[in-house]
Amino acid sequence: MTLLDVDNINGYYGESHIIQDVSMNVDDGEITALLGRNGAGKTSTLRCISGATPPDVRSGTIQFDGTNITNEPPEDIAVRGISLVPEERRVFTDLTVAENLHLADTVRNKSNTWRRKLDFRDEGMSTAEIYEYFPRLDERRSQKAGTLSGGEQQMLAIARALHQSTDLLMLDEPYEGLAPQIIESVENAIERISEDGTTILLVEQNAVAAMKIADRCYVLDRGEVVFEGPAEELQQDQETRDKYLGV
Ligand SMILES: Nc1ncnc2c1ncn2[C@@H]1O[C@H](COP(=O)(O)OP(=O)(O)OP(=O)(O)O)[C@@H](O)[C@H]1O
Repeated sequence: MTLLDVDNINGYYGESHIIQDVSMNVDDGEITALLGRNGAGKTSTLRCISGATPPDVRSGTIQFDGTNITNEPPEDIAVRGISLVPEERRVFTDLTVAENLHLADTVRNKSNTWRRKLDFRDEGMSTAEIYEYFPRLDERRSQKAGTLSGGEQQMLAIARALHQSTDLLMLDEPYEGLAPQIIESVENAIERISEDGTTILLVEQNAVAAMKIADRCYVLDRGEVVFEGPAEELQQDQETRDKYLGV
């Protein structure tokens, strides 16, 4: 079943037409990867979905769980169960792991009040569940986030997103700047989250790593979709990989 249906959207930064007729389906329970070189429009596509402006979606529609969410305010989209972990991770480096999660509590409570009113399911993981899920964060509860490794900071950013009601987790370049063995631990966490039922939209420049765990892939080039298909198909399509991904 399609959870997120992006249909022919056109997104603009002022007069710059950055996202051009992009269509994309994210199926319930799957890991969908959105790939492409630097500047291809991956982050802008995520911003169109999360409602962050700019870019401004001037035509096309974005439906989530059957509801049209195109150009809804970002806080409403978050309440519906779409969480975005941005590229820069945005953990509070001077606060401890526990304090970072505690800050997310306020957003969680607010979001859940709204969700109850709207009769939505899934209220996000409790702090106890998060520590059970990420034992590494449990061990480092009282450590300042700024002293965590890159991989641990990424886990904390993901944990904060899962603390809120999340049916669709969008991850923007979660492997960026991480050493290969750390990428593997983040990869394992993403796979586990997926197996436990959260749908994932993974944006990566590291196409090789992303294809390993993705079910379906989309490749963007200059704001347009140039490939769409199962991850195995992209793995074998050397021409597309050379031309648009450089791998
Ligand atoms: N706020 C903005 N205003 C104007 N143009 C922008 C803005 N943000 C991004 N762009 C432009 O939009 C295009 C797509 O950028 P985007 O960040 O979406 O690409 P990306 O595929 O995510 O690349 P990266 O891996 O560098 O994040 C680029 O040409 C970029 O310069």
